[in-house]
Amino acid sequence: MSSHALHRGAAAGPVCRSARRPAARCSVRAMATAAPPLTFSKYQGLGNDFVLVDNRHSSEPVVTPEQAIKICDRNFGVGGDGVIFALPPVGDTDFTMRIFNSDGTEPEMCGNGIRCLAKFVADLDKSQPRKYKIHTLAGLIQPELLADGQVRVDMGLPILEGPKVPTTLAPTQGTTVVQQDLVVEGKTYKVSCVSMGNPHAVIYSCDGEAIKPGACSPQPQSSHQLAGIPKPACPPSDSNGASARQIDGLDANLAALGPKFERNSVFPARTNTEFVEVLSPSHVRMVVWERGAGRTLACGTGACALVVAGILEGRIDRSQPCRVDLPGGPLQIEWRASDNRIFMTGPAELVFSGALRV
Ligand SMILES: N[C@@H](CCC[C@H](N)C(=O)O)C(=O)O
Repeated sequence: MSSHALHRGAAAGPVCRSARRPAARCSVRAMATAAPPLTFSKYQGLGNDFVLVDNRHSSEPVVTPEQAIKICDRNFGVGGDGVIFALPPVGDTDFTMRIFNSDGTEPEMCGNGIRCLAKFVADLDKSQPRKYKIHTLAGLIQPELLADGQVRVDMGLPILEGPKVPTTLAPTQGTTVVQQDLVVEGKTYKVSCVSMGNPHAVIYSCDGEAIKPGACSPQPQSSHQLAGIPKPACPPSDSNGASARQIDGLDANLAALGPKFERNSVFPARTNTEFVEVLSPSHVRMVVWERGAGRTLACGTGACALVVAGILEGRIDRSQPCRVDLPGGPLQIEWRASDNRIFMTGPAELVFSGALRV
């Protein structure tokens, strides 16, 4: 599906920017000198949605962090979890990826985003399924477009040394933080810390109980607590559009709990946080609170991090790929024993294309 529209309103800003003169009364000459509209395409990977910009003509993003915040606004803008740029290559790569979160901050990497970016560039260049070398702030990442439409990504190596994640939590396995206690709101969470270029805090248990969802129910959420996460009313209200695709009750209360982890002082660069339930040694499900984006329907780097953490915690079997069910759908993750590289396979789809004034 593809449409072309000129978006107006707060995200785009009025065509005439004079504060004294409303856009409707701008002169024709003023409108004629306005910057040309920015063309974009919106893609989504399991409901983690991004505004993609072809920025290959310039090494600096054509959109500022402040503009990205407006573009990502779901009411006044295009709507998205971030704005992603395809920039000129660095070294022996095909191109560079940069991304601004919906709060305007710049993360090092985005797993769902890089699948979307590979599809975006392939669509722009009308190229056949192929493998790309993409330079990111997290190093070289290599997505490959598969014949079935899925994208398989060589995500590189996880970073396990606590200070490099970064976290100030004390290591428990060599230099790695695995199942370390962290008290949040009076509950003790067992936290494992993994970086996929960006930081992740992975939680499989709280107060001695495995993270487990209750069935989504129309009851008020106050009477029911499982592993520290209250059961939701059904559907829970949420400002990020995630309510329709929630997994049972795992993501209830996420909007209150997530920021307590994201901005906890033990994570000096803030953190993404994944709450995970083990269904079998090769099948888990999760909900995520993302740094800089809040509750999202999927997090590719998070899915990789939680599989690494699950293996380190002895919960996931490393000898086979693991299915990770995210609120937006499943990803397949493999942490290859032969060379420690992580591979992520999942979808990426065009939603629509458009143009806006920034
Ligand atoms: N949704 C992404 C992660 C995006 C970056 C994250 N919010 C951060 O700040 O680290 C993914 O799919 O990995």
